[in-house]
Amino acid sequence: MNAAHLTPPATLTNPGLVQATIPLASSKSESNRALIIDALTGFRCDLTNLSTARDTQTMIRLLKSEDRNAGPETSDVLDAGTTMRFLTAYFAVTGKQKIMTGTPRMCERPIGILVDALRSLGADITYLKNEGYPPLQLNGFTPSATNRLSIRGDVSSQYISALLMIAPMLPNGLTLELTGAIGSRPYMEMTIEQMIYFGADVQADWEAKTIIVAPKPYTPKPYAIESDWSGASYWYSVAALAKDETAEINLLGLKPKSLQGDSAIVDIMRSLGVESTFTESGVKLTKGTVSDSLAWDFTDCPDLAQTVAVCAAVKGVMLRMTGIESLKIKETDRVAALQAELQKIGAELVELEPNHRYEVHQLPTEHSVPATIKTYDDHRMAMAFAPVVMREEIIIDEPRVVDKSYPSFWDDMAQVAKVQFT
Ligand SMILES: O=C(O)C1=C[C@@H](OP(=O)(O)O)[C@@H](O)[C@H](O)C1
Ligand SMILES: C=C(OP(=O)(O)O)C(=O)O
Repeated sequence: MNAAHLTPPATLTNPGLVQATIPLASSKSESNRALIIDALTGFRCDLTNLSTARDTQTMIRLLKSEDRNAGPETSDVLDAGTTMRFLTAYFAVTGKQKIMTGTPRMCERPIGILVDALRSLGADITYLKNEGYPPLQLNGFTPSATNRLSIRGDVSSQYISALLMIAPMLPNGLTLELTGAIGSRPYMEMTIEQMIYFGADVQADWEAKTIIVAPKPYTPKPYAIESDWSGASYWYSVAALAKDETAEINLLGLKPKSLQGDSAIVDIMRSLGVESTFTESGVKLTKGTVSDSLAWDFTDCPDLAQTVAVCAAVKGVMLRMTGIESLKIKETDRVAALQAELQKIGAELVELEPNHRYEVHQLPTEHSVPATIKTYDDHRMAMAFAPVVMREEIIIDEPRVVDKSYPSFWDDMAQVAKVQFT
């Protein structure tokens, strides 16, 4: 993103013995929810271990600037999806006049489903360029009588999380009926768990696809954010690809019972040869047994798809993937980005059934080393390909893209390989 284009690539070489203790970034998803709920209590919660991720720092900055309200101020969320969706709902329901915008890519990521829902609840919102996409202008809020909405569950769960978090402030609460398939459900469950922790009354019936939120304000409370399981996934890949059979990586601040659906990496990586043992301080990764093939549905954990695709490709484990449709509307079209970049490390991602079933496998041909991986303004492209260094030298373009979710990623990576920015 922007400044990242000016930075030199990261060249990764010399993997050594893998004995590392990784502090990890804390979860930007949990942080951004806690920040919205805190704002709705009048900033009276004591939040600790907030993420250093740019997405969270942007949320903090934009929430702080909210009270200088002389005419529509511009809130530029950069490339942060949750920040865009959660703040749009928060500023709308609190009646703020704001222009919501972001990077050119953010202005290609759809938001119409959320805007339609907020309009039904009483928000006055206008599109400043293209219908259904940022930039938007929020012009105020007059609560409507609506307290029941139908909303698609198969585009982005962030719209639903955004609506749920503001629902306790609506005069009649809110009942959401989810239509179609439901993607990223653990992220909605995380939202609901955090809301309940802060005193909200929420009933979810996943069979009936209905979530009911009562009109009951949040109670301010202290809250400590857990480390980020999505960020942890890259260390699982390092452990899986390490040639050192005595490899041991301690990931700090993770819990076995997590609000984060990306803790599914524990089960996925068991097939790719990584054992997890929970300790007092987090989780210890050691080498285990590798399966020949792996089939996984990423509907609940789309952010793990790139990590697992690259890891399986390098290990030569045949990977069948479903549930990766939403990858096309994230920081970049992640399916296209993986297809282009996996080729460079001698593998391919093939679409077996349009927009539904995919396979990753190694190619019989040699590839040139080191490959230079393009990152497409996507932090997860950089971090998913970095563990390849455990098998061969690799160069990652625009390495500062990692700042979006895990700014200390390269410092942590320096514990297991040589990282040079030249
Ligand atoms: O709510 C959240 O914190 C997130 C939800 C997911 O998005 P979608 O619901 O759009 O899949 C995920 O990809 C994103 O990184 C974070
Ligand atoms: C998709 C992501 O984030 P967001 O949608 O919040 O930009 C991500 O972090 O992988």
